[in-house]
Amino acid sequence: MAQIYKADETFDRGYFQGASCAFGVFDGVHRGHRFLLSCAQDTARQNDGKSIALTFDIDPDEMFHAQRLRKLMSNEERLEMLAQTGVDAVVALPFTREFAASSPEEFLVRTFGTGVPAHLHVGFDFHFGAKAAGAVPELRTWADGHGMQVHAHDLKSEDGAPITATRIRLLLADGKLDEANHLLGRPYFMTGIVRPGRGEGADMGIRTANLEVPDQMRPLSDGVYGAYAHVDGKRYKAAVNVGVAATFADRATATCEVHILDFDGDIYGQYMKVEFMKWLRPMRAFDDISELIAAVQANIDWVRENL
Ligand SMILES: Cc1cc2nc3c(=O)[nH]c(=O)nc-3n(C[C@H](O)[C@H](O)[C@H](O)COP(=O)(O)O)c2cc1C
Ligand SMILES: Nc1ncnc2c1ncn2[C@@H]1O[C@H](COP(=O)(O)OP(=O)(O)OP(=O)(O)O)[C@@H](O)[C@H]1O
Repeated sequence: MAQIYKADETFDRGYFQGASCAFGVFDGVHRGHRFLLSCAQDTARQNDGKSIALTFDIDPDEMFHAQRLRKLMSNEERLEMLAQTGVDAVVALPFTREFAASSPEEFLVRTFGTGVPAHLHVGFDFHFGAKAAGAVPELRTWADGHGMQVHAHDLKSEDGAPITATRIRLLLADGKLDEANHLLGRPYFMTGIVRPGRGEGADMGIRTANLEVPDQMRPLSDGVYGAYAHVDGKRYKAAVNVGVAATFADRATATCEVHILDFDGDIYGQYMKVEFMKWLRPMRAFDDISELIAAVQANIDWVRENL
């Protein structure tokens, strides 16, 4: 795995000198992002230089659009996944209000300091600096004066439209998991620490490992899904309810309830990763608990036979 650097005041910006950088937020590290990162690797190879994923420590939308933001992954997960794409390093710029308020030129000076990359790869729609006033023309003007080559790429597309984090979030919100996974190039996942539930699952004969995933980390629509749960280094089939269980809305708090097939260990307090493979049905309120049990059992049977 590549080294991850936080570009605070102690970071030696000479590290950028002669490197090939791909610049962006990269939420989801989707196929479009991977394409851009592979372009940076290509010019790095030709140049005998380093390839760098250049990003921010947080998603800027956390600062400016926190209410409506639905992230595809946490910042730590994003940096770690970037580090596994094959680049030589990940450099995370601390994103502060003050930094965000920089003019486009100041933004570039503060980003690179004295270490100017040989190649900078961005999508053609890339914007930076205060009020997103900097775009590819401003980038080129600055680059020309500093000996940096800007590569503004057409966005990698699928079915006639660019692959973007926004598009993937909308697909997930619409329950279109297959399409979202296809654009991500991997299964969409949620992670968290397993919390005790209300115990009603055990009473019903269906135990669940519960995660309380905050709204901001839950772009996936409420519903029932076939999934894989990763616990303690092992992968298990799982039937998952996403969203607060409608039948118990007055007292439930879990937002991701995971029935792990053929498993009865105690995993409270443990880290769990849930990879979503198939949308099965909408979640709904049941008047009769035996109907709820039958519906959940049918979902479990489907997972057992089809995943
Ligand atoms: C595969 C699966 C599907 C579920 N579907 C629904 C549903 O449609 N409506 C609902 O209210 N709860 C649904 N649940 C949630 C259960 O009602 C919940 O797991 C149960 O209340 C146990 O909660 P506890 O773990 O907090 O005790 C589902 C759970 C699973 C595992
Ligand atoms: N499909 C794509 N193909 C190539 N480059 C892309 C693609 N999508 C984004 N990029 C570029 O990757 C970098 C990271 O982009 P960014 O994090 O804004 O991704 P995004 O998927 O477009 O997100 P959002 O939908 O939230 O705007 C930027 O330089 C951006 O222009």
